[in-house]
Amino acid sequence: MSFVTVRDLFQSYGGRPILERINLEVEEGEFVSIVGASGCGKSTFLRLLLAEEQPSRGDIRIAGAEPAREPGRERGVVFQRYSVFPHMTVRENIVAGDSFTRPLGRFFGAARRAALRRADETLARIGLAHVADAYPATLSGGMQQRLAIGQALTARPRILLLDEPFGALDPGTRLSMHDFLTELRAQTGMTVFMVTHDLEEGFKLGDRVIVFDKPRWDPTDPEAYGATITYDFDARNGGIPFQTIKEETHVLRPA
Ligand SMILES: Nc1ncnc2c1ncn2[C@@H]1O[C@H](COP(=O)(O)OP(=O)(O)OP(=O)(O)O)[C@@H](O)[C@H]1O
Repeated sequence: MSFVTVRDLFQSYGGRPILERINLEVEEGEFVSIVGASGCGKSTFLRLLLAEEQPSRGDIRIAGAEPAREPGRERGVVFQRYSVFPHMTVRENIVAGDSFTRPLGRFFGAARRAALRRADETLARIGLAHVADAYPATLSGGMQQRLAIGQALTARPRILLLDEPFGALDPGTRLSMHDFLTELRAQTGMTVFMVTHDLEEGFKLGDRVIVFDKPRWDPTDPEAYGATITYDFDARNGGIPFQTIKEETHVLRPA
């Protein structure tokens, strides 16, 4: 069985379909880029993987079980504008990421010393050891986003969920973040889901690029149908489609 299995997933809000019949199998360690038009439900799909909300129909299995409601051990998450805690230093932010996984959310005594040691290891890995005692506001956008990723990684999650993580960065910083993420992934063997608006980024970083789109389209009522996965490209070998367009996509959408 695959590591992440999504079967016949539907999600509607107030009777309005957003996602329809999503089926997906992802192996552990795969990097899946998700692209699609604005508003087609990509972030909704990530929230479902996080179990922040429950699907209208269908199910998700991670390592054979339903995703746990609290993130941490299994899934880490980073958004485009992630608010790291401004009143905490870089090191304290990493410790806070670690403490999300604890029932009381705090470390004391020996546990705190161990958490600080783990934080320093993470800071070395993400190249922020030299600013451990600085506050986030004094860091560049790229450094803040590395901190956000470091915070998500402190619990050593098996899955990293990224929602346009580099969208707010300038092109140069974005490229160095690509290298950073590629290295982290090689070190950790994590499974990654990354929503991006940048197709080139999706193909460069992903093993697969999945496209969310509406295969059914009613010009008189554009919101009548939800989106599904219409393409699943193998991005490892230059982007050759390995699952061609799905069942209903013979219904053409007007240009
Ligand atoms: N909790 C909610 N209640 C009602 N509608 C919602 C809710 N969450 C999302 N939506 C709607 O669902 C649709 C899909 O939103 P979502 O944010 O998943 O799209 P997206 O593909 O990530 O968009 P973008 O690329 O612009 O970030 C949008 O029309 C949004 O307004």
